[in-house]
Amino acid sequence: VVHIAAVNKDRSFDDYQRIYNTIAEKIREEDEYDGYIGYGPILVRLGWHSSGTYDKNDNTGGSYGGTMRFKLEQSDGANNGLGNARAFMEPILKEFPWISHGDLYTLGAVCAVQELQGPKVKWRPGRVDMPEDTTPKNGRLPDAANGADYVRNFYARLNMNDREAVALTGAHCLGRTHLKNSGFDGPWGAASNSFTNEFFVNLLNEQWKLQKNKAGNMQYDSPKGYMMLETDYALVQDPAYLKIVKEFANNEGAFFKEFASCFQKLLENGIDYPKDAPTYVFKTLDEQDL
Ligand code: HEM
Ligand SMILES: CCN(CC)c1nc(N)c2ccccc2n1
Repeated sequence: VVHIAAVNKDRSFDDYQRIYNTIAEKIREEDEYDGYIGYGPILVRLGWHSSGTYDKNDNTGGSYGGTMRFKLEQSDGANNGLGNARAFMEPILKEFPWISHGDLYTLGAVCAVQELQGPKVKWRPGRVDMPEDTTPKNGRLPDAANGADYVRNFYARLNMNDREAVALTGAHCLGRTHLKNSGFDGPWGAASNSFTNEFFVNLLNEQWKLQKNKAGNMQYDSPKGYMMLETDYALVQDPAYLKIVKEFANNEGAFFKEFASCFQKLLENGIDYPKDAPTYVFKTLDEQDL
């Protein structure tokens, strides 16, 4: 499968910055969502799950075709709860009908990372909505009840190495798990709507106890009410991963630099960009004094 980015000559940086600002202002306005966590984290998850179906072996899946708009992909249990993020995006699609779903969902994820004080993430337009029959089969997204070998193997399918795998999982500094969505619970209390290296600091500094949660699933819990999925905790069980966790826990800048590059790579997996395709770095609302 080959997906060539279709550069829309009628649209400029300003058009996409306008969409960015609309999303960012809506995140700021609708701050009560999910116990005042807000929409940022779930918008990051929408962009990630739109891209996480990619398979480097045949170049199928990924964000290009916007197949997350179809109920087949939405019915994958791993996507439970993302209807809230898609509903958030509906009015944006109405106001800007010229943008593809793949471009919008990935732009929303970049907007959320940046507005939650994360690193600047480069973004390129050109994804084209594809027909329903191009939707990848369910089952390509990861399952949390696994260890380090599974994690390494999963990320390899997305063409991500150990450093990229650890950095990407660092997005679990945002938001929380919801029993009704995934059967995992927590964390509690922690304000999880700013993008930091806290996930790595917690992994190293908290005491973790593996236990069955009230849905009967295994997760690691800490006395302070933090939690880790088994695939999160795998990052301190595996010596190669642990070395990177320590680096990122002690150097937030190194984490930000790696996250910025591999998140862009994740969102662009499977797409060939012509050399004249533009690359955008959006301004935050703060930088525009908005
Ligand atoms: C082995 C890989 C991964 C597994 C097994 C995994 C699993 C999960 C699970 C079970 C949840 C809870 C969903 C819910 O109950 O609402 C979750 C939430 C989340 N994940 Fe991951 N994840 C993985 C990698 C990633 C990556 C690569 C990113 C982004 C770069 C990411 C971003 C998020 C965010 C932001 C949330 C919070 C969403 C919210 O608060 O609604 N995850 N993840
Ligand atoms: C770093 C602790 N937090 C957020 C305060 C956290 N920890 C996690 N382990 C986590 C796992 C999946 C989704 C969100 C998550 N959030």
